[in-house]
Amino acid sequence: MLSPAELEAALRDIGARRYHNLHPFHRLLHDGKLDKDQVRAWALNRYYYQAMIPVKDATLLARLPDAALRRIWRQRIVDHDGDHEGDGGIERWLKLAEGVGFDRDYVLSTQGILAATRFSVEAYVHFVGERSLLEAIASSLTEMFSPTIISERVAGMLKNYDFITRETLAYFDKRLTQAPRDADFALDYVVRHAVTPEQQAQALDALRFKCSVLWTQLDALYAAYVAPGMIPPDAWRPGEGLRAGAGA
Ligand SMILES: O=C(O)c1cc(C(=O)O)c2c(n1)C(=O)C(=O)c1cc(C(=O)O)[nH]c1-2
Repeated sequence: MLSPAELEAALRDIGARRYHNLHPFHRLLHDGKLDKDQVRAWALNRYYYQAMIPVKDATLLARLPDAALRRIWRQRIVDHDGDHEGDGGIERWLKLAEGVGFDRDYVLSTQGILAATRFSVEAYVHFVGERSLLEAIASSLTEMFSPTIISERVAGMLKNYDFITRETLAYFDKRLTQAPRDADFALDYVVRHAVTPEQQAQALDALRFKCSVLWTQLDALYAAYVAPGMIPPDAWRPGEGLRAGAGA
């Protein structure tokens, strides 16, 4: 049985070893080593993660037994869906995808995403619906580590790519306050509810699982668009789905 401080340290240790900031694809992305089409592939695939996060959170919300918890969790859905058309995180991600040249309807269709992206994201939604509430909430704890990667990503991409503007990356501005707020709540919940060795092991495993959800998406991007460059049949190919005049 771990003390609350030990449990938190064990969770942070998982992030230190398995969070997707360590993935070679992110290293290339942040260091300016990708070409424009490789950045486009990332933006297109990541859209699916963004679009499904509120589905995941609605799945979780439906399982919360009391109003106080639901009131807190529902904010996540509002953050992504917005309060009205043209607002919210999904819309800001669409702006990012448009900023790198995509046609909005092509992105919305998700037809060009990698099957592995779809499988990873769906695995996350299923996990949250099927596992215990503790595991479902613990699986969101990767957000403890996201402010660091976001700061690094925004600085790196602005510095290294002439086709990236601050406006294109506006999605990340709000995440810098939203993610710590969400992660603080989830961490507090997990530490207070993981009160047996089994529950603590489940919480740690849920975070490992979620790190894999993020990692496998980048594995797939790397294999398709970096090396060996095996783009699966019907997945997005450079030149497809772009706005007229978006250019190479
Ligand atoms: O940019 C990133 O690297 C990153 C990572 C994560 C994460 O760690 O799961 C999220 C986000 N961004 C994000 O924007 C976001 O809305 C989000 C929601 C969640 C979640 O599990 O509920 N993770 C993340």
